[in-house]
Amino acid sequence: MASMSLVFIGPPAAGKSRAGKRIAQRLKSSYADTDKLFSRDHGAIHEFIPREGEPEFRRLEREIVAAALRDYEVVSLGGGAILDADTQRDLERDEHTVILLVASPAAIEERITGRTNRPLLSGIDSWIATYETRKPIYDRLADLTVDTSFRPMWQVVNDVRRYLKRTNSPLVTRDQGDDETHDTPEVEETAEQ
Ligand SMILES: Nc1ncnc2c1ncn2[C@@H]1O[C@H](COP(=O)(O)OP(=O)(O)OP(=O)(O)O)[C@@H](O)[C@H]1O
Ligand SMILES: O=C(O)C1=C[C@@H](O)[C@@H](O)[C@H](O)C1
Ligand SMILES: [Mg+2]
Repeated sequence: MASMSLVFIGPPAAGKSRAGKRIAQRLKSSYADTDKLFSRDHGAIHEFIPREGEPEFRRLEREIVAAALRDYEVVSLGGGAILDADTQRDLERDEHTVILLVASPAAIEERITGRTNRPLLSGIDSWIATYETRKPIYDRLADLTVDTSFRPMWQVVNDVRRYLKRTNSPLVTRDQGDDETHDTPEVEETAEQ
């Protein structure tokens, strides 16, 4: 049972999964990606939503998010998980440190071009519209906002680690290391959604 969690929120392709996994390794913490938990339990999201509809996806996603926030120290949420009112209430609680990852449309466009596994995202125009609609919620819930546009992941990781140190987060006690200075090659994550 995690007594406090570090939670990554933000629009699609902002880097929540990559950053969350990397920081959890660094902090030697347990880690969950709610999109991955969903697809493990219910099948691929890009097949589930067209078949069952978004409301059913959101209902099941909420169950997964509630359990993940209870059970894991570092959690990357699906991009739209913050739409749920109970999840918003959970994230407002002090024991959760909420990191909002954002990126510019130009950076996102480069990341999503040629991908077909994001059911609610047909291109950069729909990404911008989705982000604009959700921005007030993302901003309200965030304790720290990090822009990941055209920045290597190691810099993003360092920004978050510095914030945890500055705020005396209990999560940081196992992180005795220096700043990261390079990225390590990693397996592409997004195809598993
Ligand atoms: N800082 C970055 N620089 C370049 N590419 C990045 C960066 N961060 C993430 N990416 C790439 O962008 C894509 C999306 O990253 P990731 O899956 O971590 O985002 P996400 O916020 O979890 O997205 P989703 O909403 O789909 O879960 C991946 O292909 C990843 O390799
Ligand atoms: O932004 C969204 O609404 C979504 C983002 C993804 O992480 C998945 O949770 C799903 O594709 C929905
Ligand atoms: Mg993700």
